[in-house]
Amino acid sequence: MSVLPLSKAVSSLSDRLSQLFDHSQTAGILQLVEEVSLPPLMSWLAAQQQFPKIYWQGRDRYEEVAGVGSCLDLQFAEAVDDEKLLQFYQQQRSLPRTADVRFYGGVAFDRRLESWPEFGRARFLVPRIELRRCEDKGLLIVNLNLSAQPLSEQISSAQEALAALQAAQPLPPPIKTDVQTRVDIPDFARWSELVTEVTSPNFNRDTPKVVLSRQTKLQVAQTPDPWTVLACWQGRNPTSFQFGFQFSPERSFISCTPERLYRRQLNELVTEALAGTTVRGLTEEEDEQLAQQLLDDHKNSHENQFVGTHIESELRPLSAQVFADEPLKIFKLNHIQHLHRVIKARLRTEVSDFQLLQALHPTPAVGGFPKASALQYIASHEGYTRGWYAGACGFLSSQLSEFAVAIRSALLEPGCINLYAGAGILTGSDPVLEWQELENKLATIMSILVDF
Ligand SMILES: C=C(O[C@@H]1C=C(C(=O)O)C=C[C@H]1O)C(=O)O
Ligand SMILES: [Mg+2]
Repeated sequence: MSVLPLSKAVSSLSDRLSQLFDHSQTAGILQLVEEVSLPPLMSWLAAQQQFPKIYWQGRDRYEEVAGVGSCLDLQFAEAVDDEKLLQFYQQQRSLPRTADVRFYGGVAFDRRLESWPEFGRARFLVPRIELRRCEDKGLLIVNLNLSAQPLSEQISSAQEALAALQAAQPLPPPIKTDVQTRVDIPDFARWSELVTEVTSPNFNRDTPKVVLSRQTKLQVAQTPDPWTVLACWQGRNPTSFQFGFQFSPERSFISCTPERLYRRQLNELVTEALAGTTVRGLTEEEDEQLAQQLLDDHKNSHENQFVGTHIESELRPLSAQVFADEPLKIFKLNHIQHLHRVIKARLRTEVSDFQLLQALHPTPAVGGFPKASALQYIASHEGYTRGWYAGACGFLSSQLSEFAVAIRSALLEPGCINLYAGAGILTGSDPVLEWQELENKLATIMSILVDF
């Protein structure tokens, strides 16, 4: 079969929809797929005028997805307890659908707290239209939600969405933003107080690690296009995950994060401890030296160990086997490098993604240890709403699910760019050095946005 260009595949799918009168499936998600030769997905997404828009590229780069519109959109704006989330999850899981139907979305860092407008505490959607690149294969996918409306109505909505698609346009070169003011919450004085408190023996005894973070609010004359920014970020850190959610034209959340929460293929799980940080060297020799110092450093190894030990203990009751004997390695990014240890597990057959999210997120890489007291401290001391920063974002499907930890991320709003960075605070943390670590974590996105 020859592979169609996108415009031809769109007409072919539209024809197939017109012929789809009596389908045997009457509930759940019906998916129509055409193999297609894809345009660059970020350029295509930037040109679309339908919302929501979503983008996902896995760290291993064997798949990339852009989606517009939705045929199912589950929002949890108000308080949502895990019982409700579980109910929703089981309801969706029992709907008839093929293995390839995916729910894209995320959960906030702390879903007991108020989150951002539109994003809410958790939100998952099935896009109306998806373009997916799996290795070298391109797919155009249309999803119909037969549980929401009769088939005929879903067909017309899908045809409208197909007709409204725009051709991909080359992305403009990145525009440096004119930053009018910068505000950090907490500021350095408050940060120092918090680091001092968290490292004091009295506090430290019960809560040995808290990941404190900062919101950097940049007031800008014009908010840049999120997809242009994300495409640039992707160029600087191609071995990270890249994803974005734009539920309405006003607000978008983009991330270029190195950190995997987990990838599950049937019952095989891969996760990791990514924590402990230093900068990159200017020469290969200096870079290696810095990496070796990071591996040998007590505070940084300890920082990573909290994460690994916690993940292992959470996984043990859910798994037939946990493999946690991989060596500690270095994960290199454009401006910084991290300590990294891969952890694998063979899950017990009945374990669901919901249980995995509940058990693994937030790990001590972004929350702290023990989880409950660290989260409590963060909620009452940081002074701003984390929302989806350090949340879990990705997709769920029956055979394959993947979530990244939404760090190295930005929330773009009218006239304002919010950047986020955190650092693990434990015995041996110094307020000045940890503040510098926050700056190092922002260096790449800052260099994209701002002229120095
Ligand atoms: C919390 C963040 O990063 C986390 C903290 C790290 C550290 O303190 O060394 C390293 C990687 C992440 O686990 C962030 O980038 O915002
Ligand atoms: Mg650190």
